[in-house]
Amino acid sequence: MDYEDISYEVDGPAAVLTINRPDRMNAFRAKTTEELIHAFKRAWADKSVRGIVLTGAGDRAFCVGGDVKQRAETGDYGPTSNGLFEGTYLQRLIRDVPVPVIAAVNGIAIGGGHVLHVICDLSIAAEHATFAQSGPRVGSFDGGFGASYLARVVGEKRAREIWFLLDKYTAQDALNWGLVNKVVPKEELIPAAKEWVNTMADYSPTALRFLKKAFNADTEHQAGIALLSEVGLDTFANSDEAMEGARAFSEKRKPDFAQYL
Ligand SMILES: CC(C)(COP(=O)(O)OP(=O)(O)OC[C@H]1O[C@@H](n2cnc3c(N)ncnc32)[C@H](O)[C@@H]1OP(=O)(O)O)[C@@H](O)C(=O)NCCC(=O)NCCSC(=O)CCC(=O)c1ccccc1C(=O)O
Repeated sequence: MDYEDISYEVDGPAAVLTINRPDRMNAFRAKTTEELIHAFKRAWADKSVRGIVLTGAGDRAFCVGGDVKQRAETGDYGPTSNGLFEGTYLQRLIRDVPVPVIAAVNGIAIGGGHVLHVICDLSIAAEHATFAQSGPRVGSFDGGFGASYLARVVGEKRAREIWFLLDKYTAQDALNWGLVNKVVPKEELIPAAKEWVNTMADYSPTALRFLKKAFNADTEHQAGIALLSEVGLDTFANSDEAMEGARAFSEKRKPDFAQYL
């Protein structure tokens, strides 16, 4: 597969997947998720790959979630080769791929982009990175891993605060809450993530694989909730209420949700 929205490179034991849509702050459309799914499977199949680094192009954004402008224009995230938008499946795959996945958060991680880093096994952030959810502002939500797994990571009160207030948090906040593992200057981000892969490449691959599955097993019921949430979001996404959020973002105005009480 030729990639248009991402890049893929292997450097020693590390596969680096970069979301490459800087003009949209690395927002994902359906094609982006299709390419990420292909790249994660490619890294899975490559026995020389001992860890995967997920990052975004440039230093402004890691990923700003779904492409809201595309949604405002067409009501969906655009075409793919099989016709499906597989956002939930991408989350699933990040958990299933049997090597550790490290999010190298090189700028803002918001919405579905924030959820991507939350799901990764480890997160390392550049000092200027920021973190937020935004769904209720743009007519979206993630009731799956984005809610319950986030709560596992930062605790119930903090997760509810993140989703209900939609504030933006600093890399230092994220470190204090255990939302990221480490904060580094931006020029050290990718080297530091690759260094972690190099470290893990010296360890037993089977032991690491078992450990990843063991950690996942404890929260595996959340995958069922994620599928339930996906159906809910599909139903909600094209409602007037949800489209008001997407259109308001696109038109750079405050959404008017009062009419949907
Ligand atoms: C990211 C911001 C906070 C940045 O703000 P600021 O620095 O002031 O810059 P802006 O001028 O706002 O933005 C610069 C430029 O980028 C464009 N842009 C920003 N975000 C997006 C986006 N998400 N989509 C498309 N384009 C975007 C912006 O319009 C500007 O373009 P110009 O041409 O220069 O005007 C701020 O921009 C912001 O808050 N962005 C929105 C973040 C957001 O709400 N993201 C979407 C959340 S909803 C979501 O992710 C759905 C998840 C999802 O789809 C999913 C996931 C997993 C499973 C299932 C699903 C599902 O089924 O839905």
